Amino acid sequence: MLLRRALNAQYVLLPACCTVHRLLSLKPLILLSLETRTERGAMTMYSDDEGREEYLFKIVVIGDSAVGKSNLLSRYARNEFSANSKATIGVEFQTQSMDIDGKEVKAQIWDTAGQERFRAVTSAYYRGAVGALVVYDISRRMTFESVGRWLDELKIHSDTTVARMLVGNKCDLENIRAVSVEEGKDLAEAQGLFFVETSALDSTNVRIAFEKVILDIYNNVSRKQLNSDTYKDKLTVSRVSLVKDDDNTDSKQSSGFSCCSS
Ligand SMILES: Nc1nc2c(ncn2[C@@H]2O[C@H](COP(=O)(O)OP(=O)(O)OP(=O)(O)O)[C@@H](O)[C@H]2O)c(=O)[nH]1
Repeated sequence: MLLRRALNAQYVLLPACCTVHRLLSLKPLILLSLETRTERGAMTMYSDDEGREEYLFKIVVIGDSAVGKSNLLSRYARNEFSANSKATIGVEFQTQSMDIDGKEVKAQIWDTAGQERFRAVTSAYYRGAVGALVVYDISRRMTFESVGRWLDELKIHSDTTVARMLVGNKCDLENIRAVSVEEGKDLAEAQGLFFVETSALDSTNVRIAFEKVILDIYNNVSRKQLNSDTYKDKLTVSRVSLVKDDDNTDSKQSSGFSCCSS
């Protein structure tokens, strides 16, 4: 219950370097007292009042500035999109719940600034993460070329078992596409990532992008539990279907690849 209460607690941190004027023109920042909470919170299994198993997974969203990280999260968590969203400063997070195998799975999804100068402490952002969405903008090649750097940073600050999804966002901008679907797929395959193209603007594949990662983490945890004596008799893992977007569902999703265009 302590953990549940902690989840709802959010704290504000304003980087000392920012002037009031600058702050007024930027996205509101929510930073949490992450230290102990996320270290213990990520991939934690606990029981609710009825003894039902629950899980908490920390997932981070990374990528260059303005690729659409904040809008992907707001589309997934609140079905909201902002055409004029400002650069993030610091960190914000949302918690989303899913029911898998009758268990409550909570994903605490963290979004930080793509711009180095607006980011909070990098190691704290990654600490305890068990999943990551690495986002680029399909209409800006430079953001695709930065993916390697983001993957390196992820590698330095987190466990190698982190579930990773490469996300080519803004696939509604087909007319100014600068990165092909094939290039996205190839990079994902080479790096052992899932891949999906999304549009936070029109909702294409947004739900799939987050829930594929959540499901992968859950399946990994379940496998570990099945292999341990403690859980051998307790857990029966059945196949779980991804919750599909209302429209724009792509049949290729089962392979881990899902794109706006073929
Ligand atoms: N056309 C289109 N525009 C998008 C999409 N997603 C985000 N945008 C726009 O891209 C701009 C940047 O979006 P953000 O969500 O703020 O990007 P971010 O990656 O969080 O940026 P930082 O906070 O600077 O790291 C905004 O003007 C959004 O409206 C999308 O899927 N399609």
